[in-house]
Amino acid sequence: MPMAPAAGPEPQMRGLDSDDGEGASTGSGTGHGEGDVDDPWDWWHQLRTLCDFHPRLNLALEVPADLPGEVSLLRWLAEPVKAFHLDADLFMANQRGFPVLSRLHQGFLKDVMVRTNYHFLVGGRLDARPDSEDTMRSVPGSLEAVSRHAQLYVSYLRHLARSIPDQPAGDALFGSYNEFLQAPLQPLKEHLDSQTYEVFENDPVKYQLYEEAIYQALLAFTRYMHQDGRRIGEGECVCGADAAMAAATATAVCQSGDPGACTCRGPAGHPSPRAIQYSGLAPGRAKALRDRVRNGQTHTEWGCLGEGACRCLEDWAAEGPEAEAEALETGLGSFAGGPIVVAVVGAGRGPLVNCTLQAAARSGRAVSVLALDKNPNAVLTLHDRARNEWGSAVTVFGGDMRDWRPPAPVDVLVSELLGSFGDNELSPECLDAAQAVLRPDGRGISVPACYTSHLAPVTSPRLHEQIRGFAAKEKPLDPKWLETHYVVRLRNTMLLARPRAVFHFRHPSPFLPGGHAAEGASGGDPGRGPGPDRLRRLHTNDRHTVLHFTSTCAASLTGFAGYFDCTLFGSVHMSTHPRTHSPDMESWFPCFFPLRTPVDVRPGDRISLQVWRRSSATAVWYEWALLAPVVGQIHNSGGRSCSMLLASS
Ligand SMILES: C[S@@+](CC[C@H](N)C(=O)[O-])C[C@H]1O[C@@H](n2cnc3c(N)ncnc32)[C@H](O)[C@@H]1O
Repeated sequence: MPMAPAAGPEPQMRGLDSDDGEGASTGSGTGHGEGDVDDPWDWWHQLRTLCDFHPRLNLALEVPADLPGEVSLLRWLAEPVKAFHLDADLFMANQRGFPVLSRLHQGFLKDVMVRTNYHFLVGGRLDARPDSEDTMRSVPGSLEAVSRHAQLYVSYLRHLARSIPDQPAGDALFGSYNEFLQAPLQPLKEHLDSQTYEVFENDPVKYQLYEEAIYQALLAFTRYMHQDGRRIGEGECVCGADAAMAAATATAVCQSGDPGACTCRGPAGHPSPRAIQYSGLAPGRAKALRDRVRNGQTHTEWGCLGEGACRCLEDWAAEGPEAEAEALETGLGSFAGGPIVVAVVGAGRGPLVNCTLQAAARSGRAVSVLALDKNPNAVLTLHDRARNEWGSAVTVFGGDMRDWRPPAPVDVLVSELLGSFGDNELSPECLDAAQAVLRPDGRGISVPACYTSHLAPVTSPRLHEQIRGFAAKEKPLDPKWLETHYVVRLRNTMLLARPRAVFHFRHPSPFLPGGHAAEGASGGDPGRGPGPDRLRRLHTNDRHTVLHFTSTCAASLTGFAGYFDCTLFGSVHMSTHPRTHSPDMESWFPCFFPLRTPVDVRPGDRISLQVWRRSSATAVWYEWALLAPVVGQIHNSGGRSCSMLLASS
């Protein structure tokens, strides 16, 4: 099959960046309209539609002298292409008489070679090139001569493949998963095996992002406490005085330079060395500051150290010299008030516990880590690591986070329960229940803080054929496979429009115990806003929305690709969305929501999709239905084909 008309227009591509929102106009004629068979893709599309998308109908594409543009290429690569055919006429002879391709064709072939394992066929008059030293030794036109010439083309194509720069690590490791449909994990319903945890742990990017987010959360938590004028941890000075804040954060500088004229609240004077020990500074810094104070300095570049400004001093004095000695020895370790309590829920084999300990070391904050998982095998590993690696900073628990009662209120709740579509591993349901362990004053933090799913219309007849193959294995044909969502590494699937946001979730939920609004409501004052029961009723994780897209080209719409982006905490984002994808992160492949029947779309066509997230007492599921360009049936109605179970094994 030729890839492009002999001389014809490239299929029109409205850029994915252009405004493809509501009110977009319908596309102009491009030579790819109904019944127009100038474009070889249209011939092919008609043929395979007549053959009812038969799985044994595959393509060999002829590489033209005038190469197709990007749209044509992407659209072809989404088709079941098995081979590329190169005519000998495309080759030129180099100075030594060997056949070589133009730079443009070299680039084109390299581009397709990295995508998947295609066959390359060379045909035509192989011995028409000027003879090289090698081929001159055989009789022109003989079988031997043709075979020697053919060898030169093969060698050249091999050389081209070898000259491709090293593939990104992800492609090298996961290339075999390209366009390979997998059932999404259900870590709540099933216990993950060790191999699956190992795959997670092999992607350093996710854990780097988590460590940074936990680091920011520890700093933010300390700041909240300062703002509240409360004492936290071992003597984090939370008197509210500018000076104490300046000392703790090392950001402000006392303007006065004179203790008597100090604008900080409270009388200036000599701060206690302990006040500095407990001020939230990293141990090394605290020591330097303490030494200066011992030498009688009351003002430093970190600000005024007005002793009287610090209410905590009374507590410290009450604790006596032993506590002081212990605290001085352990840095910011174990003073009354305790370290920041971080719970890692769904800890698996413990990588997020490591992230927490590293973040704590970086931030100079003392932490007590509670690590919980419901998978008994993972819990064994956690115990082993606590004994041999982490020591007393980590306490391990087995059980379901939804009914867990930790020994102390939790300040920071860390979890990674995200699926390829964000909420599809039931992170919202698990974290809503787990947030009850957060401190009751509404200051508790969740990492992740929020996440959003996204969908984009795609063409991938290959995926459609694969799914039809699953369905056809069962007699009578089982339609459930045609309305199930999958996980798949999409490399040869073409997006027909930019992804649009679908469902958003935030943690802790303001409507539930442990959330910010719940704090005010939990007092039970009927005159001051809704009580906790009403807030609970206001809360739901069911959602529905209608999304509108505008198709960028003529194609067979076969389904929708799903992504997510997530704010872990503060400025730390983690994303699989094509535009904001976290570089080199491979922990999640996209999702794919198929259409039972592919729908033809043309450039500029409106594509509208209605999507629901629904639940019962036992399960959560998605439903989806096409509303335009044609109205289609509701897929997975009532969760009949695919749902995520809420019961834990
Ligand atoms: C996607 S894995 C993440 C594991 C680990 N945190 C990591 O990043 O490698 C999710 C983990 O959460 C656990 N999990 C899921 N739902 C849970 C629940 N309701 N209670 C406790 N653990 C749960 C699973 O057993 C699994 O170990």
